Amino acid sequence: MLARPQAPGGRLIAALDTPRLDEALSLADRMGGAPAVLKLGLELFCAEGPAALDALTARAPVFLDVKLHDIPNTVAGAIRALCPRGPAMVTLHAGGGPAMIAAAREAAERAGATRPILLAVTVLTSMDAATLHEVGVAGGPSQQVLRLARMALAAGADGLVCSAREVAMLRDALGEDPLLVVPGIRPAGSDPGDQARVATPEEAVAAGADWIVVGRPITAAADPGAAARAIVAALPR
Ligand SMILES: O=c1ccn([C@@H]2O[C@H](COP(=O)(O)O)[C@@H](O)[C@H]2O)c(=O)[nH]1
Repeated sequence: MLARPQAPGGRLIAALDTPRLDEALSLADRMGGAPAVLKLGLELFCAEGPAALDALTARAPVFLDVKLHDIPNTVAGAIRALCPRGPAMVTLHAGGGPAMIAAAREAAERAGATRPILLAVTVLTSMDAATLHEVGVAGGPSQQVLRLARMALAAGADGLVCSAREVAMLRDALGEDPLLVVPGIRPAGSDPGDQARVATPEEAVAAGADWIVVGRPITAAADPGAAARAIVAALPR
C-alpha cells in the first residue's frame, strides 16, 4: 500500500483532467516528479478506459478517482476488476453506505499487500450548505462530513476525501489515523471555478491533510511544471 507522505514533495496529487491520454502523459512529463501521485478521474477514465490506468501506473502511483457508488455486489466486482491494474488509491462515495464500503474492502483485501487505499468521498468540495439543503441534507457540510466519515471508517475505508475546511475538525474527532485527501485547493488569488469549499495548499497541509489534489491551477497554467513545483515549495514541512 502507498505510504503516508512524510515530506512536502510527497503530498501533491495532480489531477489530469483531460479527455486525451496523450495530453495527460504530456502533462505528467512536463511536471516531472513534482506531483508524487497522478490523479486519473472520470473524464479521462470514461474517454480512454483502463488503458489510461495502465499507462499512468507505469509512471507514478495513481489515484483513481472514479467515485464508485452502486450496490455492494457491483462495487465489489469493480474493485476486483481494478486491483490487478495496480491503482494506489480508489475512491467510492461514502453515501453508498456501510455495506457497499465493507464489500469494497473485502474485495480489495484479496489483492493482498498491494491492495489500493480505499477513500470514501464525504461531501463534494463543489457543494456548500445551500446545495446540501437542496439534496435533502439538514445541517452544514461539517456535520455531514463527520457523520459520513465515522460511518465510512467503521465500515472499512482507509481514509476520506473532504475539503480543507473540515480537516482540523476531523483530526480532532478522529485522530491521526485516517488518511485525509483534500481537493478544492486553490493557491492564493486563483479562480475557484466550480469549487465551493476551497483553501490554499498551505492551509490544507497545516490543518492536517495528508495529500492535496490540484487540477486546473496546474493544468491550466502556462507552465504546469513550474506551477506544480511552486505549490510543493510553499508547503509547510
Ligand atoms: O470532493 C471532491 C472530490 C474530488 N474532486 C476532484 O478533484 C479534482 C479537483 O480539480 P480542480 O481543477 O483543482 O478543481 C477534480 O478532478 C475533481 O474531480 C473534487 O474536486 N472534489
